[in-house]
Amino acid sequence: MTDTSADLVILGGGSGGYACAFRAAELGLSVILVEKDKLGGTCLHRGCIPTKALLHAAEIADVAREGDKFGVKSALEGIDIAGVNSYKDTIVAGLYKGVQGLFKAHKVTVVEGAGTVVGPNTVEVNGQRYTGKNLVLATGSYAKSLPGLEIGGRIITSDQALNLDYVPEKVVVLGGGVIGVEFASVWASFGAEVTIVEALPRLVPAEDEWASKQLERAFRKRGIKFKTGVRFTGATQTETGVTVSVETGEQFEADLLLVAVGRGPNTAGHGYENIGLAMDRGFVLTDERLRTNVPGVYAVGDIVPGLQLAHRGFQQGIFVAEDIAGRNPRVIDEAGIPRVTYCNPEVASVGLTEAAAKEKYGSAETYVLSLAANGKSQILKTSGGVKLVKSPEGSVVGVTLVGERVGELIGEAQLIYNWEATAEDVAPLIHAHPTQNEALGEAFLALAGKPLHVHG
Ligand SMILES: Cc1cc2nc3c(=O)[nH]c(=O)nc-3n(C[C@H](O)[C@H](O)[C@H](O)COP(=O)(O)OP(=O)(O)OC[C@H]3O[C@@H](n4cnc5c(N)ncnc54)[C@H](O)[C@@H]3O)c2cc1C
Ligand SMILES: NC(=O)c1ccc[n+]([C@@H]2O[C@H](COP(=O)([O-])OP(=O)(O)OC[C@H]3O[C@@H](n4cnc5c(N)ncnc54)[C@H](O)[C@@H]3O)[C@@H](O)[C@H]2O)c1
Repeated sequence: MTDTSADLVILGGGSGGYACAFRAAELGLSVILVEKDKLGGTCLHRGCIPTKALLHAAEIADVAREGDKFGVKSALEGIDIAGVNSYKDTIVAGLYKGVQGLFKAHKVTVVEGAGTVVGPNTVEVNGQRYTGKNLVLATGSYAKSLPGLEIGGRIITSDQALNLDYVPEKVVVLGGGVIGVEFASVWASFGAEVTIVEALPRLVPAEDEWASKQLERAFRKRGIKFKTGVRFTGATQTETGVTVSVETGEQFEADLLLVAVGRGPNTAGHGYENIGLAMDRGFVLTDERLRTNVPGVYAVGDIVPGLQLAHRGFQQGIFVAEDIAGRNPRVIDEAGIPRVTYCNPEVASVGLTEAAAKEKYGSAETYVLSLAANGKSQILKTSGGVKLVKSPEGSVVGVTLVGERVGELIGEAQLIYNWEATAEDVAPLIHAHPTQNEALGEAFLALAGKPLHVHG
């Protein structure tokens, strides 16, 4: 017999919901979690994990194709898409098993089905009511489209793009944000002709302008086309293709149109209105402690305005569990959440962009170190760099990296930002040679006035 009351009832078993469930259970609280689909949510089944598996397969394709850059005779014979999908699906299946095991290990009661909020602390699933001393809303997000642009056939979102059983020859990607550039990168590596259409003046427009320039240069070299500062006006599809029109009058023919224009909060139809929850354009409004306007009701993850990232959801879930358990956790600094775009080359950042720092502090000092000064990056034949942003008070308030594999370097940058370190704090700390990580160390040496492998 399933329990029908608990300390916490959580609606949604994605990154935010399950992290909250596990931490609450660790703190001795009883938890009921309601999930209508698969535990693990978007990130595990339709997001982070499958896309990164595709990106890794894409990297292998590039390595095979470019062996002679390193004196190795190799050639890319082709992409076995069934093999790629099977590799990706095996990774997802393994992690899914792991997550299910963690639910059991934490003794979280899982209720399968779509939940509806019917009272401030009550969720109904298949006619059964579940009551919590606290309710945590974690229903995630969905891929948005544009008015008049219907998803179906050759017009797809990331949900369908992850499970294609062929490599398209020509693709138009609508939206040069994170999803857009990641899929553009995969398809280009797999041999497709890719054109990105982005309404704002640059690719990855949420990043520092310097990073956009670096990425655009690298994409140009890779033959990935892009039109920035251009609005989409329409798409028509036939049996054999799709024609995409933009406001300049230009038209693009393709096999597929990937719509990657952002993700909307999945908050409609779950009874949120039944409890008078304060919302804005579908997002659930919370205070900095993730409390909604309804006492005892919290929200975490993509339904809360701000970054839509799995690790933000994890930390918000942990935060709420600790808050409910009376642990008084420290409020999360949204700018301190690292952001990584895993295209080739990668873009990784934490803290403020130069523009945001100037807006916040009136002025900001910056330093850019090119990866041309970094031995390991030369060995890998990758270009890019490290950009540091320093506040007038002296602490480093922003770090942005561009280059192959730099996503793995953001961990150190994240500590530097969140511990409010100065360049002088970091400069004496030793970075192993030759690593790409050393580029970060050398950028800090230079910012502290002691440049090593840089001219001038
Ligand atoms: C293609 C793609 C790639 C991504 N890559 C990355 C990445 O590399 N790194 C990163 O940090 N983030 C990435 N993200 C974002 C990341 O997936 C999300 O930020 C994260 O999944 C949000 O977690 P969440 O718990 O808020 O929601 P979700 O993971 O969406 O979970 C919500 C859950 O709630 C369930 N649910 C909804 N309504 C109900 C209901 N009424 N009753 C019961 N259950 C319900 C859903 O079935 C779902 O399982 C990516 C997203 C996409 C789409
Ligand atoms: N590596 C990661 O961490 C990762 C990977 C994938 C997705 N995600 C998350 O998923 C969310 C959704 O990703 P996304 O790429 O769909 O959203 P996004 O907000 O990153 O990018 C959407 C882009 O579409 C553009 N756009 C909007 N309307 C347009 C129009 N009419 N014509 C042309 N361009 C238009 C926007 O200017 C923007 O650059 C992101 O917030 C991201 O955090 C994260």
